[in-house]
Amino acid sequence: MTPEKHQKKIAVINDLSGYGRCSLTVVIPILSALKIQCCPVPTSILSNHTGFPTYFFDDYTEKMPMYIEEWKKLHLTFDGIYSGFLGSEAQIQIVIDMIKEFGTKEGRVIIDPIMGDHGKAYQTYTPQMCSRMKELVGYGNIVTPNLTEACILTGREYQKEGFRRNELIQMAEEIRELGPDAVVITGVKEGSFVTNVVLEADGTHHFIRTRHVGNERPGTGDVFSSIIAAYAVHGASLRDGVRKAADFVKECILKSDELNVPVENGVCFEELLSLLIRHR
Ligand SMILES: Nc1ncnc2c1ncn2[C@@H]1O[C@H](COP(=O)(O)OP(=O)(O)O)[C@@H](O)[C@H]1O
Ligand SMILES: Cc1ncc(COP(=O)(O)O)c(C=O)c1O
Repeated sequence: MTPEKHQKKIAVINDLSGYGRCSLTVVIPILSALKIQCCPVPTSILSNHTGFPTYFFDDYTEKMPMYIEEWKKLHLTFDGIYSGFLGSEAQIQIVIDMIKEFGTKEGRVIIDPIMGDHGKAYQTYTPQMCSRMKELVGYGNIVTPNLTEACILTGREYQKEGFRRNELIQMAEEIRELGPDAVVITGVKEGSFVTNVVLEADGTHHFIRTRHVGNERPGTGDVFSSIIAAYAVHGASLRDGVRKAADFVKECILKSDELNVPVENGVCFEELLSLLIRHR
């Protein structure tokens, strides 16, 4: 059989929230715009994300092994594995097992260790889950914690703006000691800027700054990490991926404010997908 002229594929382990633009409803279109086939493994199904006053939530943990088992029978292969919001310790183990089963030397593993924000772990995140997450992070090629998650992973007290740059590098290095090749600490406020602290596989570091704009909105982390995952799988440099992701999120927030999109509805990235369209 003639081999498929290779279009890239990423297996994405994340929840499906029907309303509010986050997780899979963000990841699928962004990977598609970047010419990547998105292959979702749903961790849970929600009517809408948890930032709304009410929601329906259906945990998919028990079904995930059966779902993945079929992929094994079909001998599917992926160029990347990307994990996002995980709702239980069992799901963290399922992702580790998936990486062992489907991971390859050439494939990229991107872990967004979603555990908390604004200095606090999410209520659903038990100390056991935080410690299992440290293990999962060790399987990543690239990990993208926000500042809160970087503090949890390195056992530091959270400070909104107090960390000096050398301490931020130190944090990224401590995360790298858990096993990943490269680390991006996102959402570091520096005056009127937001900085991404990038520690590359070769040990070099960069601070990629963007003007801080508008309101905090749900789903920006998913937009950001999806672009990082796509760029990594395409073989682009991490620096280019971070620059593109940071610029795109900023533009999405500006557009959402311009169109008066309610904050809980996330960012109206659909308006700007053309900025991502990748030409070969
Ligand atoms: N208000 C903002 N203005 C400009 N860029 C932003 C803003 N919010 C997020 N970003 C960009 O998106 C990235 C990811 O956002 P962040 O809030 O850290 O993600 P998470 O949702 O995982 O906490 C940031 O590092 C930054 O580059
Ligand atoms: C179930 C679920 N997944 C994903 C998200 C989005 O997370 P983030 O803002 O970190 O991208 C939310 C936000 O409320 C959520 O409730």
